Parts: sequence; C-alpha cells; structure tokens
Amino acid sequence: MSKELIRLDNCTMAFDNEIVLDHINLYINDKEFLTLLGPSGCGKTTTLRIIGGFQTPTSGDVLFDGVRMNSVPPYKRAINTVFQKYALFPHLNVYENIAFGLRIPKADASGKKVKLSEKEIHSRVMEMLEIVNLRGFEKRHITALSGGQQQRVAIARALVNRPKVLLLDEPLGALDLKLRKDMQNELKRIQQAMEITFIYVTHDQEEALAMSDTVVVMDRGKIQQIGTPEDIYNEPKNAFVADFIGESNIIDGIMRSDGVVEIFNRRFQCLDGGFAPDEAVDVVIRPEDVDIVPEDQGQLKGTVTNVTFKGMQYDIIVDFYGFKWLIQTTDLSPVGSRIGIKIDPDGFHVMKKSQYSGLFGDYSSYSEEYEEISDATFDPEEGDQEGGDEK
Ligand SMILES: Nc1ncnc2c1ncn2[C@@H]1O[C@H](COP(=O)(O)OP(=O)(O)OP(=O)(O)O)[C@@H](O)[C@H]1O
Repeated sequence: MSKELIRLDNCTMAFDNEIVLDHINLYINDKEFLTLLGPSGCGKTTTLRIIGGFQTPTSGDVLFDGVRMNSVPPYKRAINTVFQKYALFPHLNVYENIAFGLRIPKADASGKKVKLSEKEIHSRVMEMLEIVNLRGFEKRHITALSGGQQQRVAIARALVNRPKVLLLDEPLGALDLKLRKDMQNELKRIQQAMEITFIYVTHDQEEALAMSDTVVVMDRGKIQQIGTPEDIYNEPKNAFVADFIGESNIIDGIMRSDGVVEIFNRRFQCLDGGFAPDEAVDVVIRPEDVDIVPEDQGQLKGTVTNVTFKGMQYDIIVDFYGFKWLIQTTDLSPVGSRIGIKIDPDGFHVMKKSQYSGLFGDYSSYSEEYEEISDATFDPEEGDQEGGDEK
C-alpha cells in the first residue's frame, strides 16, 4: 500500500472569488482507504469532485501516477463515484442495474468501440453480486430492496467495470445507525477484497476512524491533520481536531518547561516538550484519561453535577470552579458527591495555540477564583504531586 496513485499539489478552489479550498496538498496511495472528514461546508465534496474530474481547481495540479490530469474529463480517469442518492434504475432489476455500464461499448487501445459478450457480462455481474453479498437477488426489483441492499447494488454497479479508484460521497448517510455500522464493515471488506483505492467523504468521525487507513481532517477549506485513525485520535494537532474527533476537555495552559504543564495555576507532569519557556498552549485531556479518586487524593477536586449512563460507561460532569470536566468511567459517582481528579502524565496532550484556541471556552476568567486555592506544590524533581493541592 505504499505506491502513490493520486496527488493534489497546492490545489485551491474559489467560487465567485470566495476561497473554499486553500492550498490543499495531499497524496493518496494505491489500495488505500482514505477518508476526508470534516464539518459541513469544509470542502470535502469539492476535494472529491476535483479528484473525480467534475471540477477543475482554480490553481494547483491533480496528478494520477505522476501525470497531470487537470483537464482530463471524469470518464477518462479510471474512477467511479457512489453518491448518497445512489440513483439506481427503478425499472430494472438488480442484475440489469449492475450490468448497465458493461453493456455500453468502450473504446479499446486502438480507439475501436468494443462490446463485451453476454458471457463476460454475466461472469462479471455474478462476481460482483458475490462480493457485495447479494447472490440470489439478481431478479429482484430495486424497489423491493432495503436501503442497505440498494446501497450494495450501487457499489456493485460502480465497481463492476473495475475502476482503480472509487469515490464515495457520504454513501451511508441515508441509512439508520445499525445498518450504517453493518455497511461500514462491508465497505472495508469489499475494498480489501477488490484491492482498489477508496476515497470516502463523511462528517461522521466514528465512521472515519472505523474504516480508514488514513484520515484527512478538514476545516474551512484547509487540511488540519492527516494521519492514521490512531494518530488523529491520540495525537490531535490542534484544538479543532481534538474537539472534532471524539470528546475532549480543552483547557488553556502554560508550558513551564519540558514535561511540566500548568493548568488552573497548578503544575502537572506531562510527556510533551519542545515549547518556548512559559508558552501559552492548549491542553487536551480525553475524558477516559481522567481518573476519579477519593477527594483527598485528587490533583484537583470538584463536585459531580451530571451523570449520564451510556451503556458501556457513565459520562460524568464535574464542576471545577466553573470548568466542566467531562469524565468517562465505569464507576458511578452520584450527583452532588465531592470527588478527586487524577490525570497521568500521558493523559495530557499539549499543543500549540492555533486559530481555534479559545473557541471551546476561555477559562482565564476563572483564574481569580482558582488563584485563591492555588498551591502548586508539584516539583518535577520529585515527580507527580498527589493530593493536598487545594487549601
Ligand atoms: N458550485 C459552487 N458554487 C459556489 N459555492 C460552492 C459551490 N460548490 C461548493 N460551494 C461552497 O464551497 C464550500 C465547500 O463546499 P463542499 O460541498 O465542498 O463542502 P462539504 O465539506 O462537502 O460539505 P457537506 O458535508 O455539507 O456536503 C461551501 O461553502 C459551499 O457552499
């Protein structure tokens, strides 16, 4: 999966002088499952349309196998697309829907139009039915299929002429949650079975993390981070990515020195470094990395204000001088109880301030209150401070 197939080189797209894609640099490997993820309007579909040839970038280049493709039309790109509204032919049965594209004569290498034989068409359609798990449904009418089955037919139709790349624009958006999850697994399996490149667009972070080899997080026409699902989740590059991918506690902090970060006027041991002394930073702490301990053992202390049962865990909100900590835990702490909070050094993700800093709450206004209770006794020489930091 290491050979580069597609490259977007400094692609910018403007509509009526409004920039909707801003210097996008991206490469996509052969056989990769790559997902463009971001909120509505961030430019995912425009990026996909540029790759598909439905739109030409205002500036920058689109390269396939190193060849510039800017003005090559979609049908010459060895690419197919599956949209959310999959536009199957309602008057044709499953078999004919999938066979449709194969019946259109194609030009061979010499430019001569060639038709596939019925035998060849049959073998290709049956192979696709096998891959999308719809053997036995050949004669069914489209209207007599469930949403998930219709989506499989759309995928089979897009794959039957063996494109190198399949573009999928929110293809599961119309399905209910259970079916979505089933189809996520199916899509991953189909992509691996067919060994082709999938470029997938979604605004659903769980979906992106579950299926992709590579996730490209976008916002406001810019790429915010590119990485494996694990990278994106565990090492978000800025407060936007941290907030968009999963849930986070995002706190204004100061990096006092390598391995020592200060939040709420207290110093904590962390694993990050490389910042200027006393640099203002964003500190991201995942809800599952916050431990609830007896009040007298907490690095911070607070009152439980809200508990929600989530099936696998409780979501607990703990009020700390106006800051609402989100904590995910399997142990129930009742509303109103006083608890201690403990965070291991690897639970801190320290990142540079960005354009997103402060969007998630400015906690500096609470400083007067917690300054009173500040008693930063942490000494990096001695290690983590345990409890007793609140007067
Ligand atoms: N043909 C067009 N003319 C003018 N503006 C456009 C056009 N196509 C897209 N835009 C604008 O470009 C921006 C990015 O749109 P795009 O469809 O790429 O976003 P998206 O991330 O796919 O959003 P969604 O998840 O809602 O589909 C939006 O502000 C949109 O209004």
